[in-house]
Amino acid sequence: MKLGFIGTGNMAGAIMGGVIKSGLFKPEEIIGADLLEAGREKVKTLYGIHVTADNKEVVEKAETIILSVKPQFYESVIAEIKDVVKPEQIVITIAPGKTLEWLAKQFGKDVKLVRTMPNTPAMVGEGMTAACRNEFVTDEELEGAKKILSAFGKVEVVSEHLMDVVVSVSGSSPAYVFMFIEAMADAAVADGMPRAQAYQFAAQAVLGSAKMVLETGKHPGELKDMVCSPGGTTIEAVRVLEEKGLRSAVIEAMKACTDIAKKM
Ligand SMILES: NC(=O)C1=CN([C@@H]2O[C@H](COP(=O)(O)OP(=O)(O)OC[C@H]3O[C@@H](n4cnc5c(N)ncnc54)[C@H](O)[C@@H]3O)[C@@H](O)[C@H]2O)C=CC1
Ligand SMILES: O=C(O)[C@@H]1CCC=N1
Repeated sequence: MKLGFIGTGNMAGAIMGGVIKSGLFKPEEIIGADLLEAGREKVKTLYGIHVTADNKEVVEKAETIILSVKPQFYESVIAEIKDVVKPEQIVITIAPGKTLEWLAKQFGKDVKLVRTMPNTPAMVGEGMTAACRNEFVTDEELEGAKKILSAFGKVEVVSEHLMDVVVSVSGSSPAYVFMFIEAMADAAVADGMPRAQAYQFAAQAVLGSAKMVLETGKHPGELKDMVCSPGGTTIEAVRVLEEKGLRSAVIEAMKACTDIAKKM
């Protein structure tokens, strides 16, 4: 087995979907363990991977392991697997707040650790993942881990102190973007557009706007100004968004998100 998951929930499913769709791994090269039968059956049906109820079996069989349980279960899962983790294996973590130092302490031995923060757009190959490593991971091994992570989107190696910021700016931010799309669609429905069509229009506008930021290199403010005709419709919407505190709401929400990640 090339890749193993402990925990086969939302984020693991998104990564499985991404690596299989990209062709990096075949379903039969992936194994996943989950406490719940429903969780195992879901990924088996959706992605055709091997599943097991035994976390240790994943460690015994897979080259690279992704710890994809909630942060509060990291301690017990690591206690369960630490004795079977081999020195040459790479353990990828995806939990907020779990530092390389904390992780190393839980394992209590020399383990190759790559700490990452992915996001669910991995499912459609548009993930954004940050990664950092501990001292046992060689440059070549880091490249190997990056190859896996880039199979489902972009990956950047960052200094570990930025990992909490990454949680709010890309790990959690898809949720805020979905809320924004949902709100825009609600407004369009209120003005008479059928709901399914409203989601299409709102989501495509967000996709196109994100692409403009990434591909033109222009400042987002300049791109916003290009939409605002003097005395026109857009500047009226911008005026109301400023009055209602859109920017401040986003900044305060993200500060709360980063702060909670630090405490995890
Ligand atoms: N959902 C997201 O957008 C993102 C999640 N993450 C991180 O990914 C990790 C997983 O999150 P989600 O997939 O959202 O959670 P989830 O709740 O969807 O999946 C976790 C899975 O782990 C299983 N599980 C719990 N205890 C277990 C154990 N002892 N042994 C084996 N399986 C066990 C659960 O049954 C569940 O299926 C978390 O650490 C989270 O912070 C990171 C980035 C984005
Ligand atoms: O909500 C959470 O805690 C996880 C981490 C980033 C996205 N979801």
